[in-house]
Amino acid sequence: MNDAELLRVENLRTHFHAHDRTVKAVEGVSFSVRQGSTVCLVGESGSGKSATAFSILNLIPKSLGRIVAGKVLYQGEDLLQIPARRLRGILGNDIAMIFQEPASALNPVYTIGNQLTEVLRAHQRCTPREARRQARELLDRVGIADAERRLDDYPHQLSGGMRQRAMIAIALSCRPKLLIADEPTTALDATVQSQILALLHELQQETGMAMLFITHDLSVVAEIADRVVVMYAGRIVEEGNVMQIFDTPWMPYTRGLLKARPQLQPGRAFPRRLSAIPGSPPELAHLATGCSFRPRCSHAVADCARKMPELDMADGHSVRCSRWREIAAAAEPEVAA
Ligand SMILES: Nc1ncnc2c1ncn2[C@@H]1O[C@H](COP(=O)(O)OP(=O)(O)OP(=O)(O)O)[C@@H](O)[C@H]1O
Repeated sequence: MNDAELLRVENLRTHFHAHDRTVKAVEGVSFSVRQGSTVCLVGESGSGKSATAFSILNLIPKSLGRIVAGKVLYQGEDLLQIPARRLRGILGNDIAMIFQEPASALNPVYTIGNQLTEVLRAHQRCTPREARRQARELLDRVGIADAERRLDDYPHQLSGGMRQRAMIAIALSCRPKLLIADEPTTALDATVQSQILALLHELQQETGMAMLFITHDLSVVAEIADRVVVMYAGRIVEEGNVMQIFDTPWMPYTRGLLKARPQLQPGRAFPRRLSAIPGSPPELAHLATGCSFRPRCSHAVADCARKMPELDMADGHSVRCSRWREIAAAAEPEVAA
């Protein structure tokens, strides 16, 4: 592993079992996250983003599915192979996760203060008084007004946006080196969403934390990403730095996602939705041979049905499309706009 690399995922494969079918939710996913950087995992619903995140943390319930192959190297240690106790230690100290729905992460029977101080005390062995002071400071930090009083509130007494902030405070209380955030702002209104993104960015600048940020919202990606990993039907179909992905996307799927993004236009009250990608993502239990995006791709030719293209790489930008060179050569300028 290279020095600045904090996490490296290698050839990860995760399958779910449902009604006698095998759903290949993650198929040969590899990428890395460097210290202090933000990697965004994007793709339509069902592309395997959450399954990738849960697999990284080795949190796929055995009753639902299995990680059938791959490595998740965190500072060189494979999280899929280490003893459960060691994994719990890393997840409690170095890696934190926040989810779309804070209700599932906050315990309804404990106050926000209890939940925060418990983590702080476990990590720092400080006095209850000192833990409460730090907890108040953290709530302040995540923009919860009247933090002293809010410490004694139960999760149900907070608004959705405040619960999300409280969950972020709890996740950050152990000063993680890596934060895995799965659609953490999707359920929030646009103002709260941008406040939370700004807050995460600020904290990242302060602490040098890296982020793996899962979202289907490309405007969020444009705001925060250093690198972007695009998933389709369980596989990475394009990966590059944020400029490569937004300015010169090679994969027709990525180009489709960018074109479908609602964009604000000067003088228009409502964003204009340019064009949706036709069709819908494939059934992962019944994938045909060849490129999975082929049935929805306007560039597809007969050869695309023959076999799944490999990831092809140039200048740190990779793409899974056998026609990418022709497509890039004939690039439509409006995609970059
Ligand atoms: N417990 C499960 N049993 C069977 N299939 C599952 C299970 N969990 C996820 N899947 C399937 O795995 C695939 C990937 O799901 P995943 O939740 O990772 O997608 P996603 O990209 O995170 O989507 P979203 O943006 O909607 O969260 C989907 O086809 C989904 O139906």
